[in-house]
Amino acid sequence: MTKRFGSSVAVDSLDLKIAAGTYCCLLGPSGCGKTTSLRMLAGHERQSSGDILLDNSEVSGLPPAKRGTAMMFQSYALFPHLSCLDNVAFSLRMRGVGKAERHAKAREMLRLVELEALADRLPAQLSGGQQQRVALARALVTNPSTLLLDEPLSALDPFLRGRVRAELKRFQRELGISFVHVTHSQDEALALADLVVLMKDGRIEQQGTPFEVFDAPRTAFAARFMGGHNVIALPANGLVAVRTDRTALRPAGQGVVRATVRGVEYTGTGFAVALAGPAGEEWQALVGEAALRERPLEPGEQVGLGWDEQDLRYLADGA
Ligand SMILES: Nc1ncnc2c1ncn2[C@@H]1O[C@H](COP(=O)(O)OP(=O)(O)OP(=O)(O)O)[C@@H](O)[C@H]1O
Repeated sequence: MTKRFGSSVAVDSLDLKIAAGTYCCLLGPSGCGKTTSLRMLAGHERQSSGDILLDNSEVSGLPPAKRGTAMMFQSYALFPHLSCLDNVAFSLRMRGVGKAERHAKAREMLRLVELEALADRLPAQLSGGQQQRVALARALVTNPSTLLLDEPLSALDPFLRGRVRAELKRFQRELGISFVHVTHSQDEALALADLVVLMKDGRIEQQGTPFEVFDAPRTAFAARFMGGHNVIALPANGLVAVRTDRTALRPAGQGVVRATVRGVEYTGTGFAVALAGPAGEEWQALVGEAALRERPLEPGEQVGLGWDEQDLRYLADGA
């Protein structure tokens, strides 16, 4: 599908197949077209061209409520004057479902997210994580085959983000439905997704399992965006990527390229050594505690960088 706004192309011939029951993360920098893609799946935005098939039927002509998708909105989109139960039951009420039936279904959803005991509370009487779970229950109450989530964790503090992230994954597994989750956080995508779809300028840059996309970036953009890689121009090979945990520090004059130590940071499990290449490139090497104790490094010191040949990834835009 393609989406144009006037003369600008927000989503450019996106061609993606998501198998049923997949946790898919649309990942990429601000403005790459993630939210627009999600809104087209939901039916909140009409594509300029292309087709959207859900369970093998074309849904482009259908309104959001008839697609079999549901959108999980941020917790701050809960109605403040409605109890949790009525918030969860809301979309059933809009569909004309009777009170007894919609309350029973809403209670079932609240039980799923372990909030049944708080059904009568207002959103303001809940913690941030609990509100997020109500938002999830509200989205799931219509039995969607696909749940669409737009940055669902971004409003949470780091501790809660980790907890709610684990819960999202658990719910997706238990329900067995597809989740399409928009995020700009590579950590989030790596932790959650079965299928990572990395986007750039409205197009898919790379897709695959978290391991495939992280460990074998195809382009310099993918290597830099996923992080944990040094992108290095080698005269004989063009641009290559080497993981920072596979980049070895050797004495000056040895190794494949030379670099200057800019600083050493303790990470808790080891040290991150910041390095500058000959042309000012910013590189990094992760070094274990024992190795650094054996051979301390000082800012300004010259080192060589080396790696195993098998750890080199040749980048498509580096030839
Ligand atoms: N209603 C609109 N009218 C015009 N341009 C739009 C509209 N909505 C989005 N765009 C443009 O389309 C492009 C993609 O936007 P989109 O919101 O999909 O990106 P995103 O990847 O979700 O970014 P972010 O992470 O910042 O939310 C951007 O250049 C944006 O400015």
